[in-house]
Order: sequence, then C-alpha cells, then structure tokens
Amino acid sequence: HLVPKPISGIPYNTLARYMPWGDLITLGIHNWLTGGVFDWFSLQCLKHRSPLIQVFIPSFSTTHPTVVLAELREIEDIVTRRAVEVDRADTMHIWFGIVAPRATIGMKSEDRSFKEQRRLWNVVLSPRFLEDVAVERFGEVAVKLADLWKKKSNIVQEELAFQVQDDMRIATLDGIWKMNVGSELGLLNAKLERLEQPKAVRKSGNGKAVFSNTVMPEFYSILGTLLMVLDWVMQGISPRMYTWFFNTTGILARAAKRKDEVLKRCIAISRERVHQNSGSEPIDTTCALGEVMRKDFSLNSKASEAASNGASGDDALTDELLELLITGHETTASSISWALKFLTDHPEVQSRLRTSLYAAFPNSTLPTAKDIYTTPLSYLDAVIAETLRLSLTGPISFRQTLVQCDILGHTVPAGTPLVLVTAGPSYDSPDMPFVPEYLRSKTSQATYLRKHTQTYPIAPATDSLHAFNPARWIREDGTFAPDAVHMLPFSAGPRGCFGKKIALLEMRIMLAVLMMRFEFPRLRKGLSGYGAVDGLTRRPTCCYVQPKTIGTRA
Ligand code: HEM
Repeated sequence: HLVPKPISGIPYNTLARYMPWGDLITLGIHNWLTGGVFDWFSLQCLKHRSPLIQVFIPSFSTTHPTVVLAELREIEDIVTRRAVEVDRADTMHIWFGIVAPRATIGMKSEDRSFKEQRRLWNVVLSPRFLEDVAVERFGEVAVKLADLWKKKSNIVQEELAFQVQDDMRIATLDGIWKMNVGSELGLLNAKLERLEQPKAVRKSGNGKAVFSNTVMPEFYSILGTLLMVLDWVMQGISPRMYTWFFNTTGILARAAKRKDEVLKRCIAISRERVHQNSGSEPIDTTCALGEVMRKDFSLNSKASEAASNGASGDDALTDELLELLITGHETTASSISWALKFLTDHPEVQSRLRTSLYAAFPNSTLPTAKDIYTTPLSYLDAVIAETLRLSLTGPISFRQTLVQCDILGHTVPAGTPLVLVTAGPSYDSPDMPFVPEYLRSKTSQATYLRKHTQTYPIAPATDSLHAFNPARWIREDGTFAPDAVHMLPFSAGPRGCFGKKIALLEMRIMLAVLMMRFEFPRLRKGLSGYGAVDGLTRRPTCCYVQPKTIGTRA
C-alpha cells in the first residue's frame, strides 16, 4: 500500500489506497473540472453516505489518513468543547508559514507566541475599538466604493453591467488596511482617478462593460504575489515542492522583502508615536496598530521586559498584521459579492431590504456608519445571515488530534488531520443517515440535553433549504432570530474566526450604504451565473451589477 493504514471502520475510497497520491488525483480532477475543492469533501461524505469518512491526502499527512467530519453538531462540540484533544492542524502552519511563519493562524493554541500575540491583538475586538475605529474606517470605504460605482454607471449611462469582484476586493483591502494601519492604501482612489482618464472603458457590448486596468499602488501587487503563492501552496499536490519552487525562483523572496519593508515601517511609525507619548495617553485610537503598540508598551513597562524578541518583536508583528490583511479582505469581499448576487437575483428581497432601511433612517441623507452599526436592522441582519448560509465562503476548518480521541464512535489516533466540513451535507442534505445519540461525545450529549432544543436546521416545511429566503431568520415579532438555522460560517470556539465581529460590521455597513444609494436590477441569465472557484475562500466567478443611482439619498 502506498498510503497510510486506514482507521478501522471509517469508510474510504478503496482505490485511493493503491494510488501513490491517494485521493489527491481525484481531488485534483474535481478541482480542474469544477474549480471547487471544498465541496469535494462533502461529495465524498455523500458518496459513502456517512458523516465521517477518511481520505488519503499526502500533502495533509503522509503518516495518517485525513478524517473528514461533516456533522455540524459534532463539529461544534469539537471546536468549542474539545480543544484539549483537537487543535489547529500542522498543515495550516505549513501553508501560512510560507508567507507569515510567525502568524498565529498556523500555531497551536498552547504556543507561548500564540498567547502573546493574541493578548496584544485582542484589543481590536473591544467594543470601543469596533465602534470608534472599525466602523468609521469601513464607513469611509463603503461611501468611496459607492462613489466609484456611481462614476462607473454614469460612464456607461446606467445601461451596461460590470463585474465587481475586483472592486469588492480592493474596497475590503482598503478598509482592513485603514483599520489596521490608519493610513490610506489608496486602491479605491487609484480606481477613481483612472476613471477620470481617457479610455476608462476597455470594451463594451452584449449588455456589459469592461473597465480599463488601473495601475495600483505597489503594496497591492506585493500582496497579490503573496496570495498567489499561498493559493498554489494550499491547493498544490505538494506544498513542499511549491515552497521550493517559489523560493528558488526568487518570486517569494522579492515580494516578502518589500512586504517587510512596508509593514515594518508602519510598525515603526506607530511604535514611535506611542513612545513619544510614554504610552500613557489614548493618542492613537485611529488604528489597530496604535492600540497594539500602546498595549505592548504598557505590558512591557509593567513587566520591564525587552520588547525585541517576544510577540512585540517586529517579525511577529509583521506576520500577524499580514495575516489580518489577508484573512480580513478576501473573506468579506467574497461574502459581500455573494450578497450582491443574491440580492440582484431577488428583487423582492432587495426592495424589502431597502424599505426596511428607509424606515429605520427616514431622513433624506445617508445615515452615518455609526448609525448603521448601532441601529437594530433585523432584515439586513437576516440578509447577511442568509448570504453566509448559502455562500459557503469558508466551508471548511482544519484541525488535528493532539491525543487519541473518539469521534462518532471511532477511535482516531493522535496526530490525525481533521477536515471539518461546517457547510456540508449536515445542513443541506437532510437525507444523510441519522447519527444515534450514543455515538456522540459525552460533551455533545450533555449540551444537547442542556439546551433541550432541536439543533438541526429547522426550515419552514414549505421552503427549500436551497432557496435564498432571509425571512426564515425573522421572528413573528419582526426581530432577527440568530439561531433560526444552525450553522457555523465562522466556525467557533477558541480557534474560530478571529475577525467575525469585524466581518459582520463590515457587511452591515457596506450593504446598507450600497442598498441606499443604488438599485440593482435583475440581469440576464448570462450575467448571473453561480459558478465559484475555491482558494482561501469560495469566490463567485461571475458577479455583475448594473447600479441605478437612487436620487435624493445619493
Ligand atoms: C464573512 C467573512 C469571514 C468568514 C466567512 C470567515 C470565516 C473563517 C473561518 C471558517 C475560519 C476558520 C476557523 C476555524 O478553523 O475553526 C476563520 C479563521 C480566521 N479568520 Fe475569518 N472569516 C471572515 C472574516 C474575517 C476577517 C474580517 C478577519 C480579520 C479581521 C478574519 C480573521 C481570521 C483569522 C485571524 C482566523 C484564524 C483564527 C485562528 O487561527 O485562531 N476573518 N475565518
């Protein structure tokens, strides 16, 4: 046999045991034919009609099979209550290690550096930072994105549609940069300026326009190279081979060097400002880095520690900052793009959303970002929840068993990689075999008893789980019901999404501003496909809009 010994009793593809690359070839073919990777894991569970299967993927482990779990209740139990047995997978460290080896995303939760970094960066999740800094920064970006689309639609006289994934990506990157670093990255500005120049439209016809390329600030291409490397390493047959290739060709080294120079300069400026003020005053509340430096300063002066090698060392800070820039823009860009697609294809939902926003903000001007953040907006929250449910932006979490443990009645050895399919058959294929209670972990059973609730998705009987219907998240009294459908789009527990609060506030502000400034008419079939490609997230391949400016509120 060419792959590790299977775990007894857990289904697997028999042929894969006799193939040098195990299941990787079929996964590769699936990816080549469909652009998907994440859904392949769900398909294997459906094929074996089991929520627990094993696959052989040498790039995840050459010594253990990879166990795939697609059962939401058990996944939630593992990520929230079994952190002593299961932690972040080594593969994540290999993948992210290529661009940010000291970033927490790849570290085990018990690592000292993980704890130190998190202690510093947790400041960005404080209610004060979210309301005073993050909301303001994303508000500025949302308005600028709307200005860009207004200009674009004026140029095409509101008669042609255009793709927006790229605009979304640069807007979310501008936003997360501003929130973290405080300065302008200038990507939306560059696009706005390009529209002032001749030949703003490269080509048009068939109901759509393609705008000319823009020369972007240097950091954009540096980050683009790092993301390309990360994408290849994550999806490639052998992460080590790609790491070697990118290292020997110098592609990675050049981008990494420039990235270090840029980010370390930002760190140095923030540190200098805090030191000049002896760290005592809340001087730099305009960005995360300022907050982190202030916290670092006070921790270090209390403990009289040197600030050079720990979490506050520049290398560690640079990697963590890069991690947040990467995880904090592509995820939200994909999710907001999916939301726009769903809303464009469901005019009745779009108009109900707009009406609810007008009711909440009856004045003729646009509400401020803070108003959008602090006002109860049930239907907007429902649209966001429904988008997250259906878009499957980050449908998989990677873990690894630290010790031998039981999963759904099977003994899984220590060191086994786990692929947790949060957005898989357990909530969109109700015909998966029922899991008897006795097979579940003790903590899962106890929680179930305590909650006394049905934890599987409960959709109204008349409504298909595949339909985009935000109303399923609205209670009879009109309030938002966050638990209407059991789902984990951000995973959960100590290693769930660090940026969940930021993502939700960003989606709220962006969608409210865009919906109050534009109508997005339904487009012809060729412009509304639902194809997707998987990279760091599941991204739509076709996301056209044809924004029509709404008069008085613009
Ligand atoms: C709609 C947008 C987003 C979605 C759907 C999403 C989803 C996820 C998921 C599924 C994970 C894996 C969790 C696990 O392994 O259990 C994750 C991790 C993470 N996310 Fe997000 N995310 C989003 C936005 C953001 C934003 C805006 C940030 C940063 C500001 C961020 C930062 C992170 C970080 C740092 C991790 C690693 C956490 C750790 O290792 O402890 N995410 N995210």
